[in-house]
Order: sequence, then C-alpha cells, then structure tokens
Amino acid sequence: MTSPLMASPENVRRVACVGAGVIGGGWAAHFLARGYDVTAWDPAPDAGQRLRRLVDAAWPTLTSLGLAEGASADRLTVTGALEEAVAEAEFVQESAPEKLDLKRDLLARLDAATPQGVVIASSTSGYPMTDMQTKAADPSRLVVGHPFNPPYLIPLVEVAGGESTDQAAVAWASRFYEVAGKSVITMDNEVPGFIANRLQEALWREALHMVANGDATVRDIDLSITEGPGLRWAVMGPMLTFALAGGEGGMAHMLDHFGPSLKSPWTRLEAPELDAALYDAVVAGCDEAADGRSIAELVAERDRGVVEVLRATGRLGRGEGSR
Ligand SMILES: NC(=O)C1=CN([C@@H]2O[C@H](COP(=O)(O)OP(=O)(O)OC[C@H]3O[C@@H](n4cnc5c(N)ncnc54)[C@H](O)[C@@H]3O)[C@@H](O)[C@H]2O)C=CC1
Ligand SMILES: C[N+](C)(C)CC(=O)CC(=O)[O-]
Repeated sequence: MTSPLMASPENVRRVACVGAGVIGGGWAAHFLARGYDVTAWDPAPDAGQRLRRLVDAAWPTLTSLGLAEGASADRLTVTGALEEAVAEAEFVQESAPEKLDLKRDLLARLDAATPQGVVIASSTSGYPMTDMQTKAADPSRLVVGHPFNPPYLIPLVEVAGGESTDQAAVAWASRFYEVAGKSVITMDNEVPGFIANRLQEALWREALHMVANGDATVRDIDLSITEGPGLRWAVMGPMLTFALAGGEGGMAHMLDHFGPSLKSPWTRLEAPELDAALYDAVVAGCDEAADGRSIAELVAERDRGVVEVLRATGRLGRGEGSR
C-alpha cells in the first residue's frame, strides 16, 4: 500500500456507496442494517429518491432478519457530490454501470477524493481489477468486491485484487466484508467473471443455446432448475452434491462412473481432460468439504435442507399420490 490502511476492518463506522442503483442501493441497505453510517452519491437526478425507496422497501425484511444494534435507515446521507460522499468514508463501494471506461475514470476520481489508506471496492460483475485500475494514482488500494443481487440478502462477496493491488488491501477488504456479515471468497487468480458468474454464465449460455435451438422452452429451462438441481444447490454446492451421486463411494465413484460422460455432447462447453491431477483434486476437495461427515450424514443433511427449501417456497405436499 502506498499509505498504511486507516481503520481496522472491525472499527469501520462510515461507508460510502458510489452509484446507487439496484446494487449500490442494495449495498446501502445492507450496510445500514449492519449498523454503519452510509453516505451515497449517484449522478442521476432522481437517485436519492430511488435509493430511499429501495432501502424503505428492504427494511421490513432486514428488520425481520435482525438489525445490528443502533442500525437505522436514517443513518443514510445522500450527498450532492462524489467528493462529499467519500470525504469521511472508511470504506468505499463503487457500483456504477458495467462500462470499462466509466469504471476506469470513476475509480481514478474516487482514488483522488478518498482519504489515503481507505480501501475502495468495485462491484463489477466481471472486469478484472487490473483492467480497471489503470488510471488511478494509487491503484494499490483498489479491489473487486463482487456481490450478488440483492446484496442485503445474498451473503456471497468475491474479493480479488489486480496486478497493482496490494495484497494487504485484498486481505483488509475480505476481513471487512466478513465483519459486515458477508460470506467471502478471496481469489488468488484474477479470472474474468470471478467464480460464481463463470458458473452462472456457463449455465446461462447453454440455456440460451437450448432456447435458440428449440431444444427447450424458457419454462422448461426455469423448471429444470427450480424443480431439479436448484433445490439441492441451496443446500450443498455442485461438488458435494455430485459426490452424493456416487453413493457410498462418494466423488471417486462418481468420477469413475460418470467421468466418460465428459466426452459426451452434453454441453457446448468443452470439458477439461479428467486426468489424475483433476480427479485427485476433486475427490480431495470433497473429502475436505465433508469435514468428517459420512456420506450417510451428508445425504441426511441434504435431504433436510431440500425439504426446508420446498417448505419455505410452498412446494411441499403437491400431487395426489396413491389412493
Ligand atoms: N444487477 C445485478 O444483478 C448485479 C450487478 N453488479 C454490478 O454492479 C454494478 C452496478 O450495477 P447495477 O446496480 O445493476 O446497475 P444500475 O443501472 O441499477 O445502477 C447503476 C447506477 O449507477 C449510476 N451511475 C451512472 N453513471 C455513474 C457514474 N459515473 N458514477 C457513479 N454512478 C453512476 C446510475 O445513475 C445508476 O443509479 C455493475 O458493475 C454491475 O456489473 C454486480 C452484481 C449483480
Ligand atoms: C447478471 N449479473 C452478471 C449482473 C449477475 C451478477 O453479477 C451476480 C448475481 O447477482 O447473480
């Protein structure tokens, strides 16, 4: 870092949200609910009203989930100038439109206006920070903090630095998001789209291909997920879910059994070679994720979770069954 990091992640009191649309507004609601003071700036003339509407609409949900001590929607200040929004900020979350030139200019402007030693994060859905930090005088404090919509409900944030980012800023941001109640993946490799969007995008592109090709309707696509794998994914990730497809043999048996399907034309994406290194990494990763739980325990856990998801979404007890 060009300057030492200012506040410790645990001591941050004031956050600036720059860009206050769907995501910036969602971030503002999240930070307010977690008890922070929030200053926001957005160039749109109606942005202040939109932002307050979004926060007011989210507040009953956030209240039902439990607010941090002292949390209040009244601790939101909408400023008339970007410089004012960040002047006293101890963390800045940028959520402006996904346009590379705009992000480059805005991050440079934020860097110039934000007190030294304060970390600035971008909500970008996919630009590597290396591509966005090119115009900033101090790129060392710029990180990606990629949220999921709505940021006040979906826990995940993916954190990654660029080539000119100081690793201390990446670590600081990861810790700050954790303190602020998020679930964090800190990435070592700066891959475009990060992790979750690459996975979503693979599914999304295949879905578009299937619709374009007449293989499936839009309804088929949605149903295939909400009535199928999506239920399990709310409980367990795709790796551990497939480990259970291997029965008592877990992921190793699943790979032995279905590994050859990687050569089948099941997707337009090219499959990687299932060589020994990939095989071992996937099996070992599943063992680690199981964390001592047996396959039988994992199956029971998955089943309980899926029942809860079905119950929560009003989808239990359908059908007639045998009479
Ligand atoms: N919508 C989504 O599901 C997700 C979006 N993101 C990312 O969040 C960022 C914002 O996206 P959304 O909130 O969806 O867009 P949005 O269109 O809802 O909001 C963008 C806001 O930025 C404001 N703005 C325009 N020019 C600006 C500037 N120069 N400086 C500051 N603010 C400016 C606009 O007035 C608008 O209120 C993007 O980088 C996007 O990729 C990340 C995760 C999910
Ligand atoms: C559609 N999107 C690429 C903007 C989605 C995201 O970036 C994350 C999300 O909320 O799914």
